[in-house]
Amino acid sequence: MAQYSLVAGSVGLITLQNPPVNALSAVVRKGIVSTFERALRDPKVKSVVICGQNGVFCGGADIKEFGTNMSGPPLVPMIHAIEAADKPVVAAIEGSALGGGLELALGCHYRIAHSNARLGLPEVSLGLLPAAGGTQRLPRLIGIPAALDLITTGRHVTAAEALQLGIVDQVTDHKIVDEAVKFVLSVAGKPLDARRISTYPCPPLSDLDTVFEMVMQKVRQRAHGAIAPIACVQAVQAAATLPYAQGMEREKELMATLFTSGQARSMQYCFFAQRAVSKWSIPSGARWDTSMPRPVHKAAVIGLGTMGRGITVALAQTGLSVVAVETQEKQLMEAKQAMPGMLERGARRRGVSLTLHKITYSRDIRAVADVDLVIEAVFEDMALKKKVFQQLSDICKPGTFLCTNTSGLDVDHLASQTCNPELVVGMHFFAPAHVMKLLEVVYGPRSSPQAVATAMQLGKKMGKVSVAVGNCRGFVGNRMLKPYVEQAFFLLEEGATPEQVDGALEEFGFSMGVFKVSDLSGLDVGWRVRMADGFAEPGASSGPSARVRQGRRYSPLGDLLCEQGRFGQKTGQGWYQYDKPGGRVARSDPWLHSFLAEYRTRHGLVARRIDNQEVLERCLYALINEGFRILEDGIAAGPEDIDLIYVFGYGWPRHRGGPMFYAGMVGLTKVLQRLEHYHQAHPDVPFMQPCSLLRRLVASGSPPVHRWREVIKKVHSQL
Ligand SMILES: CCC[C@H](O)CC(=O)SCCNC(=O)CCNC(=O)[C@H](O)C(C)(C)COP(=O)([O-])OP(=O)([O-])OC[C@H]1O[C@@H](n2cnc3c(N)ncnc32)[C@H](O)[C@@H]1OP(=O)([O-])[O-]
Repeated sequence: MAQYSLVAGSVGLITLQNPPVNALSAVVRKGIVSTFERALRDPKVKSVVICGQNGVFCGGADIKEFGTNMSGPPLVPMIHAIEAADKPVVAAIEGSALGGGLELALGCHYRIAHSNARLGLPEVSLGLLPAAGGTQRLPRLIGIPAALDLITTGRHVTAAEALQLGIVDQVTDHKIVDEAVKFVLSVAGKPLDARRISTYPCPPLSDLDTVFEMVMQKVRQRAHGAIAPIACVQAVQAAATLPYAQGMEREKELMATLFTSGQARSMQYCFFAQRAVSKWSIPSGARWDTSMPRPVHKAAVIGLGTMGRGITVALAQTGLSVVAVETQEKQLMEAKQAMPGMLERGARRRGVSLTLHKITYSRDIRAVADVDLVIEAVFEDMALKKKVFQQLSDICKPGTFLCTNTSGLDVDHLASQTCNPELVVGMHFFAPAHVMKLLEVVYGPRSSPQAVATAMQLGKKMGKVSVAVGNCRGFVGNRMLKPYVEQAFFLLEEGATPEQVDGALEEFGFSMGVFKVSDLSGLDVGWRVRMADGFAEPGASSGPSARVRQGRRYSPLGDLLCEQGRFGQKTGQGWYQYDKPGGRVARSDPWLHSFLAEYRTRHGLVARRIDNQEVLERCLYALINEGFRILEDGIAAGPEDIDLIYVFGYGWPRHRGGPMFYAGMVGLTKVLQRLEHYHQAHPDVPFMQPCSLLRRLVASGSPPVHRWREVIKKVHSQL
């Protein structure tokens, strides 16, 4: 709703009230319309201030209403009525003014912001565009290039930047409503014609067509198939080329195509999933709202390789004191040199000024004796990690949480090396750890609720999307990757090329296909894992049994490349070739194509034409099938957890909602049928055998993804 009061004798104060972010629900819109009409009617009222309760102006349209039959007064005419009013209206902005919230403020004649405010039009990240006049008013106010930047990226700006851009008229550190009232009294009686943004011409720009062509090209490249950023450019182009009323028509038309699209549904699902996973619960019954995290003032990182450095930076950026330990002198020196630059770039990326960081370096593990939490990030070797955990258990003060950054080793086994296994959890970061948003918090059967809560809270402090997952080989993300990569290898054996497989995945929306990712992260990483699992063995990659391991189909292609020293970008050759070791631009490699041809001949395989649909189905459905197994095993609490892990850690396109949501969009019956088809064709590939949970969901009528937990609960209760 919206509350109305008369202040300072002549100012109508409208306060938006819809906790927690004063979203513009039907009731709020109704409240604004009626209170505004009241203010206009009242002869005592000479001016109006609009603000939000509880320190937040407005988080925009109510996203929860999007899937429903929208009722109540629409936003656009409401904002027009505010702009057309003959009494001055000031938006008093504190906290957030986002989406429809900022559009409402742009309809006001003046905007004053508290210095804590963040403003933006983030609709693009919900698969939409700012359709309450945002695409038409913002370019008129701040110019086309700046508006294009804000609208196509959805980034939030600080009050200071908003002032610089001209979005707000004044920034204050004082009480926002008092300042707004003072301000509106000072402008009472001044003509308002020059304050109505919709009447402004768009600031002219020379060579408009070239500007839009270039922007469109850039946006398309970044969008990876998402349609909202393209529509945002088209809407701003309308502002630049059409009169306001026609521009508004175009904005409405474009919004209509986005609003009902599967992409918008997927992205809005991601928005709510992100909030849902922070409300974690684990099989022991521990939950986010009953488990108290312990404060962490000082942390330590053991091992300053690529991961350790990123984790140290991520921790230091939160303002914590960090002890960074590396026993190898050379590695320590390199880390010391690299860290300031990483911190500086991090500050620039986050739009904050570089503050003094409290990192101390040591070669001696005993330097961690007084920290509250340690993150071990040494080489991925169980024997080495065990030794580190034994040492930490002896050295650290009582109660120190011991975390491992392993990407898949047994967290419980590491916990058993310590005197207090309840203090041990996994904190699985993704490279580069100070940039990537995902954190898997891995609980073992003995991890205490407090240890999980502390790791989850620390993740949040670091700006991560933290997902609590159970302990199994590869946890959630890497476990699902295995069948996906396996299918990609099989497709090469059957006639596909890395270019084709990657092309199909990139067209689907991944920023990089599976083979390019493999080249980037190093082929030797997977090779080492396969050796540890007893799949890859030296010399076993040739001969008649090369394509069968442990009774199942196996492709030694990755092992063969590693045996040749082709580790990917770092060696200049992998699935692609690069102009030099460390090169970034993947080029098709004729050597690899003849290697594949020879390999097929050697193993009596006849290359066939494989279409992109098969590439997608085999890679993605194998991965999704493993996702169902993970749910069945209780390793992830719900489909949202898996989806966010893939969106934030593995480049799954957000506009496809994550693998489990995508399965629901495709139709669970279809996914099941295709898995059955491929499993019949390849009975020696267990990953293709449809998971019983998937069958159960189909038998229950394929409920929507938000109702899967009910079926999963039933499955677990019957175990
Ligand atoms: C014609 C239409 C035109 C228009 O252009 C379209 C739009 O405006 S599109 C909209 C454009 N606007 C946006 O895209 C802004 C989206 N919102 C945000 O970015 C952040 O929520 C915000 C920065 C505001 C606060 O961050 P924070 O302090 O970390 O808090 P938090 O994030 O944890 O949220 C707390 C609770 O509020 C809930 N909720 C939040 N917003 C909305 C909403 N608009 N609606 C409904 N609910 C919303 C959220 O689900 C959560 O619920 P719960 O049940 O407690 O889990």
